[in-house]
Amino acid sequence: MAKPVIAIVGRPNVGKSTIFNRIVGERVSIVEDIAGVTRDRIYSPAEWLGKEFNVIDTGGIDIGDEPFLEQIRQQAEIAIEEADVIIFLTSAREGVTDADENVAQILYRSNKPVLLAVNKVDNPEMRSDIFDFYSLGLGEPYPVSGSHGIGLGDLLDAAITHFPEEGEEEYDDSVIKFSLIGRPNVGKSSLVNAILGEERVIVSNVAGTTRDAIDTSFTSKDGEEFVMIDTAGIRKKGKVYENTEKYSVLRALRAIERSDVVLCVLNAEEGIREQDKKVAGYAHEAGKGIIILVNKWDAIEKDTKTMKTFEDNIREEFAYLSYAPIIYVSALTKQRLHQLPELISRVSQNQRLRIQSSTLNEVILDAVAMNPTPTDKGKRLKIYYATQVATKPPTFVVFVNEPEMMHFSYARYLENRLRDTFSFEGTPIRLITRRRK
Ligand SMILES: Nc1nc2c(ncn2[C@@H]2O[C@H](COP(=O)(O)OP(=O)(O)OP(=O)(O)O)[C@@H](O)[C@H]2O)c(=O)[nH]1
Ligand SMILES: Nc1nc2c(ncn2[C@@H]2O[C@H](COP(=O)(O)OP(=O)(O)OP(=O)(O)O)[C@@H](O)[C@H]2O)c(=O)[nH]1
Repeated sequence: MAKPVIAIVGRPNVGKSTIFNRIVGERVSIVEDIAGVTRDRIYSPAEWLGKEFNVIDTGGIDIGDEPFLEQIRQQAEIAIEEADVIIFLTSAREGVTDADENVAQILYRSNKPVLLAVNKVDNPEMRSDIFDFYSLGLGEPYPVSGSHGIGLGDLLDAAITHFPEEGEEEYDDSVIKFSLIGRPNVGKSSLVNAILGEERVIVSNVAGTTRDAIDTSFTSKDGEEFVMIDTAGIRKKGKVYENTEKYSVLRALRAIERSDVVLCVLNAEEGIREQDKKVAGYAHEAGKGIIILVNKWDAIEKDTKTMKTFEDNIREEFAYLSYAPIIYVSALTKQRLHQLPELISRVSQNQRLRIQSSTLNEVILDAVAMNPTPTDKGKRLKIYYATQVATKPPTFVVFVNEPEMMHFSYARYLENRLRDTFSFEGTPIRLITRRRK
């Protein structure tokens, strides 16, 4: 099941990003920083009362040079299209404005649940200011204060009651779901067609999914079942905002969410850009299998060092993706495309790998014997036991005496030892350090 989505809409300056940050909380990790994901956050995972969801700050989606009202209108439409629940944010400081009424009109016509929130209610005396907002015709207003973190609990309590029922999984777990992600013009559509053509596959159905995505199911020559997750923007053209960069990133993030394996497509003719790193960083964070595709390999001049130079550059730019295989392909000449289904399948298997505790602990014991754990003030980090707690991605809990002593570099060393021993090619793995009770 794709996670439910909450979108925040509202005119500029009502406090959308402040509320967004409050809802998301400080879940900033080192990796997010490396990937530049934090730098402009419009989309982030979040959690309330054990329910996981994603939040979109539509205010962060740059619509371009459209007039002010047109921008808000398009942002509201994106919210309607993308979200399961919409938080319509207004501000008690300014009261009900014409722009608010405009947004209300658009939301009113959608059949998505809308929660009307009035921000900047910083103290109890201001609570009476919210009554004017009943006039927007969207029911009871929720008073909140982004700056003070007030009222968000009630708002989120209400929001999660509107999440869709958890239904059946969209696809059987044995089916490998993947998507192609990349900037405009890297050749995604050409690759999609070439892959389907190359495999002489049967496009068996166009699955109607929760949010009108169009996925393609096919069976490879080896008899393996795949679903190519729609990266809208490929097929769903027409909307004005469709071409804005941030919206295309948003759609990419949504496709990543639903995929087991993400093919990050680069263009051999161009360098690596910030957007590539952001999207790949998100896939890494989300624990997805990752393969880097360098497309248009036919179009560049090559000598014996070209591939090595590309690889070095990619390894440097995507330092945190050292586990991701790189494949040099051409949608035009179909070079190496026949290798893709098997590679995707292998990465997907690795992402689902389960290691027996006994084997795991032998490897860790060996690793510690070869390179002793760090010490601090005469005390040594002791590793008692490790166990795998999840797959997709493989996640391990390591029980120790002092979790703070598990330095990044030592965790990285253990990860590398696990990678040397087991086949985790293409999948992130997670090590969680816990104090043994
Ligand atoms: N008094 C008060 N000010 C707030 C509150 N929440 C946000 N603000 C202020 O309102 C201003 C706008 O906040 P943002 O979160 O940037 O608003 P936004 O809606 O994301 O604005 P755009 O990015 O222009 O769409 C900032 O100066 C915030 O400090 C609040 O609860 N109380
Ligand atoms: N030489 C060469 N050209 C390619 C290759 N793959 C795609 N192209 C060309 O690159 C251009 C963009 O290809 P598309 O498949 O439309 O790219 P896209 O990533 O789907 O682009 P958007 O739909 O804008 O996101 C087209 O002119 C293609 O013919 C390739 O492997 N080699």
